[in-house]
Amino acid sequence: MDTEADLFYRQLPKVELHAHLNGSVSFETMETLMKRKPHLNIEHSMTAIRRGQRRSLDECFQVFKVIHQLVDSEEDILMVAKAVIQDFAADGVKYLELRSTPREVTETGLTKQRYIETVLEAIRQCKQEEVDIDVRFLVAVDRRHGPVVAMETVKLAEDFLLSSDGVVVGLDLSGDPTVGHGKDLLSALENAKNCGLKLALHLSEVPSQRDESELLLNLPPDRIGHGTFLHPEVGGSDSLVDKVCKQNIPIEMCLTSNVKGQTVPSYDKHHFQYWYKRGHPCVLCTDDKGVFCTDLSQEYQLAASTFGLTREAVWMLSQQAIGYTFAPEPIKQRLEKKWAELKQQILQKHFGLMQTIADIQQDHKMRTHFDLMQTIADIQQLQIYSWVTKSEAAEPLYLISVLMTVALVWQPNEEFVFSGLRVKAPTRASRGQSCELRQGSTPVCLRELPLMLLPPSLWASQHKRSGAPTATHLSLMKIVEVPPSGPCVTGRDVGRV
Ligand SMILES: CC(C)=CCNc1ncnc2c1ncn2[C@@H]1O[C@H](COP(=O)(O)O)[C@@H](O)[C@H]1O
Repeated sequence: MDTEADLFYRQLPKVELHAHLNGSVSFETMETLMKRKPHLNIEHSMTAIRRGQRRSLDECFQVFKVIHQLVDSEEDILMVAKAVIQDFAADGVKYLELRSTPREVTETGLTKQRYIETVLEAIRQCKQEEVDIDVRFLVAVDRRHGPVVAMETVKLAEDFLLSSDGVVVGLDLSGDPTVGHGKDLLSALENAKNCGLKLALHLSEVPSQRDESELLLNLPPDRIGHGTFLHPEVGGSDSLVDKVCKQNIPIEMCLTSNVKGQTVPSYDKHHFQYWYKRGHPCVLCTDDKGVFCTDLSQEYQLAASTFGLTREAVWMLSQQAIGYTFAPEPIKQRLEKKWAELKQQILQKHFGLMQTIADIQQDHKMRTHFDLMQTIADIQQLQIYSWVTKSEAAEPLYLISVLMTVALVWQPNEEFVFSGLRVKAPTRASRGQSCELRQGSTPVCLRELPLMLLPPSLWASQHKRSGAPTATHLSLMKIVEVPPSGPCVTGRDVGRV
């Protein structure tokens, strides 16, 4: 069963900017392809790297060769592209930049031109069928195929940039990073840039690419794929980091892909941490969701749990990605609007949780309290702070109930940090019992606390008082210190002092 967290990450509107078409094919679509071509004797273990499994980079690239055998005609490409777009939409992705390497297959009559046209047809059909997602396309250059093919691919991409009504927006450089050198592809990439194609380049995916990255960063690219080995501690250099920072180039981060492909030893060692902490533009992506058995919701959830991101921070992360898309300005504005609308809805849904506060009091599992605290703390931290500082702007709606939840969990008199507020627990607090919580000088009982969930207007009528609850009511849980800079965001938001 889905947990509340699963639901939140799925509902979170997301932007996917690094997804290779043939790496993104789901288990179900793969099944259909395998049935279509039983003579190939391809099994799922050959097309996907399951949970807990790791492969070498070379083994990962072998997987694509297998998938390419299954997807080798216009019919396959149409089916696969449509299914991939629908999968992303079902996962809450509202804007997708799909990338793929045009291929020709003599046996099926597939040409590179038709390859791209077919992907564009899939995008068109999804739009016509009102799939709730905006899809753009990046034409991919496979570095293994060398400079001549790269130049031809750029030409093709340029033609589609002009004729696809804004769907083709850029060029991707990908393929086995241990093969070839970027200097041989520089002219093709320069041509692409000059004709208005945006550049999303796989850069420093392996340690041996330092010189190549130095060179390609001079273009400069509009986004970086992976950038795993840019930092000097892992074989990159200060100069690389400086260039990326000075030019503020967003980095596409693919956690599961990097861990399963063993370029990063574990999730907690992922370079996302370094760049994110620096405040550098980062966007979470799936890379090859089919091959690595993941989806974008899972990647956000993983990043949040590994690096202690609050829900508010997660929201910001997904929203900021809008700015890193290659979409024209009006589309970006439309997406911003969508995010603003959905934020309202999703917040309300989470606030709705608090209406069941009585149920929570019945619940004996401490875990529930923690989950609830996390949810509320993430969403409400700004409001909590502004209430404490008596700002008119925020509704005090949930603070007391949150604190009550804390009261149920913490020991009497214990001090803890809650959303950056140093708080002292009440002398005695236990489920459903009258306790020594005080509202001003009047003792209150926990059962009364849900009343304080009310917005100021109702509070006034219920309590026959005017105005919103003030800081006095916080004496329920003594606030020892409010940081002047606002709530600090710590790992899980709630921690012991
Ligand atoms: C192997 C591994 C850890 C993969 C993750 N990192 C990647 N690095 C470079 N190129 C990639 C990666 N994943 C997919 N690709 C490229 O995308 C292709 C598959 O998608 P498509 O056929 O272009 O639609 C692969 O053949 C490869 O050229």
